[in-house]
Amino acid sequence: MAATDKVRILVVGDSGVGKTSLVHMICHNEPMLNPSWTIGCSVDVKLHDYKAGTPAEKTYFIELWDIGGSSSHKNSRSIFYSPVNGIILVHDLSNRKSHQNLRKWLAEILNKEGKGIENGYYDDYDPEQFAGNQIPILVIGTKADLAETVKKETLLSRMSSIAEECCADEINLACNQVKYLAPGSSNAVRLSRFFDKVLERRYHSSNNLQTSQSPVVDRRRPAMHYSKSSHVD
Ligand SMILES: Nc1nc2c(ncn2[C@@H]2O[C@H](COP(=O)(O)OP(=O)(O)OP(=O)(O)O)[C@@H](O)[C@H]2O)c(=O)[nH]1
Repeated sequence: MAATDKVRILVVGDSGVGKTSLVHMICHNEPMLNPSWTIGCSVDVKLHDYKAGTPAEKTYFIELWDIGGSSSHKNSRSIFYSPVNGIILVHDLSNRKSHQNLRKWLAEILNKEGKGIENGYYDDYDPEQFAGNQIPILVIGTKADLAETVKKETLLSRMSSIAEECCADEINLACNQVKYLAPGSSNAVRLSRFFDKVLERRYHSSNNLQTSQSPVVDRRRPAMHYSKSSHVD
């Protein structure tokens, strides 16, 4: 069997927002019962059919790089940021601060050279950076089950800002309920469309170079869990 092409998508956001739970649900189509804190980075893989149901259909590996959100690892996590083909920004719908911090996470990835780090984040956030950014981005709000108690207006006023700034699509879900990513649902379609966009840019457009050509220097050797699931959302 020929080697399957792959892309790397970074999954970032504050500690405890549900990144590990989210990645598990995407890759294994089931909730994760007891996620442990991610130290460094953990990688899980999903098989995705690009442009499913069309003559252009092709299967790829989607690598989801779940970056531990703890500020104690702030100085070393940039080693996971290159190359990057797509970014999933994760926030907790019941925690406003986690949404505000997404700008800092994005700035940290885009500023991976290491300038301006303060308080655990890169603070030289520049909105212009997002406008020129070519990396596909998806914003995912977790814990929708808990957020139901949050005032609807509060939720709406917080939504969309960063997604609009970087022309990203948005999904809200609960990682403990698979119905939020049920096949055919609007969330599943958006997620699949995002994966297609990442693959399109990496393998099917004239601008198909890696975002960074520098080799991945990964001294921590994150565990690779290759899911054989060919479930297509
Ligand atoms: N109620 C509810 N709990 C969730 C949801 N997603 C995650 N959790 C819980 O939130 C806690 C943290 O989840 P993790 O997936 O470990 O969070 P993380 O972002 O990977 O955290 P770090 O590894 O510290 O970066 C766990 O107890 C999860 O079970 C959700 O959608 N709803």
